[in-house]
Amino acid sequence: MRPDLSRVPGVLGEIARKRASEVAPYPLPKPPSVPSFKEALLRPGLSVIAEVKKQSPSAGVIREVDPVEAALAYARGGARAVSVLTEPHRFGGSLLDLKRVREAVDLPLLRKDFVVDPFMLEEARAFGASAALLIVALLGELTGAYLEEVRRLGLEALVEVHTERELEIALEAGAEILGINNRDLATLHINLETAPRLGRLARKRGFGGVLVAESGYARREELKALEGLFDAVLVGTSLMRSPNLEEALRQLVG
Ligand SMILES: O=C(O)c1ccccc1NCC(=O)[C@H](O)[C@H](O)COP(=O)(O)O
Repeated sequence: MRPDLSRVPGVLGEIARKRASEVAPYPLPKPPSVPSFKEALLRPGLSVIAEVKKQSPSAGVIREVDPVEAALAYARGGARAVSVLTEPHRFGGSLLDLKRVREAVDLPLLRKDFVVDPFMLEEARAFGASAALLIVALLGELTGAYLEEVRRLGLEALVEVHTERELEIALEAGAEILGINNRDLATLHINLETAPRLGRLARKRGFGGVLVAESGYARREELKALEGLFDAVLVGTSLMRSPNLEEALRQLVG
């Protein structure tokens, strides 16, 4: 059950094909009990998913940081969940980062990686994630099958879209937590109009689940503009660039 990655363009295709070449099943430890991702995002007010992001294709090296220290600062600053990048080549992440953060903070964790094989979902569960990212641009019509595997494993999924077609696929697949990425993952271009435009469309199509706006957020007024439509926002780079992660998150949330 692997998506055809041969035609996925740009940076996204390059990263995903590399990750697909590395998946190697191995015996997994028993999953820890983890807090609910969805419940955390539905708490009153706009919830922040704060991302531990050391580097990225668009920003290069962002911050040399211990993921545990970053996650603890995010927890003190009011994050409702923490996104932990586990992609090693372009983001400097690892499953060990996820495991160490799980042992340090009592918040729901999102495994942020380029899931291109069901075994990566078992890894997410075994290393302590509450949820895993499913990128519709990678999985396409397999999104529904991957969602079934997520549920079989007792995980939750953030199903990520960037276009109307991807939104249709996500809704048809039964996504309960829908992420709308302002960033085109193939070209890295960011347009902050994408999330509100597709968020309104999702609600118009009857989507009653959790809406998450992703990428490009740096100022409190940008988050205020999301209130009323979005339940949560995912922020990485602007926080990781701040001298004090806890203070930066408090200022962002207001
Ligand atoms: O961030 C990148 O450069 C990137 C490149 C290719 C694929 C994915 C990428 N980022 C993943 C994300 O969507 C962001 O890490 C996340 O939404 C946070 O965005 P930001 O606050 O802009 O760091």
